[in-house]
Amino acid sequence: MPFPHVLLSAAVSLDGYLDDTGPERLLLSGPADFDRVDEVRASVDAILVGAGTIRADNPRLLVNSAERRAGRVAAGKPPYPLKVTVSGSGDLDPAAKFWHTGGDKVVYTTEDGARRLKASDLAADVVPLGPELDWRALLTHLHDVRGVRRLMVEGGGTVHTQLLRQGLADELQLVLAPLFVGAPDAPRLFGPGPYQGGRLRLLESRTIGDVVLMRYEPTAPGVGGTASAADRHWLALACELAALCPPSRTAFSVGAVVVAQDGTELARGYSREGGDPLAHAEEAALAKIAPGDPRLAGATVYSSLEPCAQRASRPRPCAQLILDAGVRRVVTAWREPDTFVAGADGSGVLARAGADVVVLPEYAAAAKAPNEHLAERG
Ligand SMILES: NC(=O)C1=CN([C@@H]2O[C@H](COP(=O)(O)OP(=O)(O)OC[C@H]3O[C@@H](n4cnc5c(N)ncnc54)[C@H](OP(=O)(O)O)[C@@H]3O)[C@@H](O)[C@H]2O)C=CC1
Ligand SMILES: Nc1c(N[C@@H]2O[C@H](COP(=O)(O)O)[C@@H](O)[C@H]2O)[nH]c(=O)[nH]c1=O
Repeated sequence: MPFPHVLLSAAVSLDGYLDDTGPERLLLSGPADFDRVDEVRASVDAILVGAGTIRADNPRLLVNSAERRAGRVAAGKPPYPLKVTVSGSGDLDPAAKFWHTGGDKVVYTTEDGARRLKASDLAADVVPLGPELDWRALLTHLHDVRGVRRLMVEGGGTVHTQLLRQGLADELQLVLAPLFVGAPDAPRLFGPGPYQGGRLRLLESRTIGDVVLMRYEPTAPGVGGTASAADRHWLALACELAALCPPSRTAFSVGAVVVAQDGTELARGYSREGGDPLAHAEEAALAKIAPGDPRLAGATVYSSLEPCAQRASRPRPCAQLILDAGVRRVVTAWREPDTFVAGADGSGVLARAGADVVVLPEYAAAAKAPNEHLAERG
């Protein structure tokens, strides 16, 4: 069930506000940063804002540069990205600029909201998602029905907070503007409540006029059988690690990463690491963590190939090493083919012991790539 790449975009004051309490939209970005925002808009398939932002800002959400629109058309895309909003109430003004400018429009709403919107004659596709608005259903619909691969979310705080907390944000592009708002009732970017425990990864920081852009990637694994955006990033890293393996004609090339619940990387490894011709990726990674480390119980093991279920050359297969380490969550890209062991079922070994196993087949091609030379074996 792939989702679009979800990019959260926002500008905040030094005291963490998205806006002031006045009737006009507060300009936190400067001209150069608004031009960067325009560039990001031109690069995406869809832009989403919450109904609160439509009511407060009356935005148009266009690609303003004619050259960028021409570039989109030359690439076979519509000149403007799809415009998306979410509303539970269905209380949306049909005269708002959102509906009368730019690309196609779609509103995701609840069954109650849809009843209200049907009567209001909006120039938009209205998609009810059930009694409540479910963000995973929304992202699946955008991906599968609307063909959206990159989604830019331009706020407001209510929307950003949910996407971040639910592990659905691939990236946060945050601009810090050198001014204070100082009004306790002004909207904040992220509201109070639970967030991932550890640190996000800083991907980039850049000065743009008098503001600073920071790009972050959330790092926290998903929970149980539900995948987070960070799960996909960690699994992509495991697939990259597989490319470091010394080549072999008699064993798979596999990469593995062990990540604590708060998003801290505990260890990584790859097959035959350190010159041991028999070493498996999960084994190499787990060997770097002190046995009994309390973080293992909440950790996730990412492995490009599912952990092995039986081994001739070692007393315990990797599925058992993972269980013995206390880990109860595994994310993998590729179920083991019968190349070396017929009917290996490491996922089954893990699941029968109560572990959650998440398979993300969209990474199977990356996991298989360093193993192409083994394909003719079966
Ligand atoms: N500085 C910046 O970069 C930006 C600043 N802003 C500022 O943010 C403020 C608006 O933020 P905010 O008030 O948080 O509004 P949002 O834009 O986040 O919209 C919130 C609304 O979206 C709908 N919604 C969101 N989640 C759900 C859900 N799970 N189920 C059903 N409906 C949902 C609801 O609409 P409904 O009420 O219809 O049910 C809700 O009231 C404005 O002041 C704006 O200027 C906005 C964007 C960027
Ligand atoms: N104020 C503010 C932002 N606000 C965002 O820009 C939207 C309006 O865009 P437009 O329709 O092009 O005028 C608005 O609804 C909100 O999503 N964005 C930023 O990068 N920096 C800023 O300082």
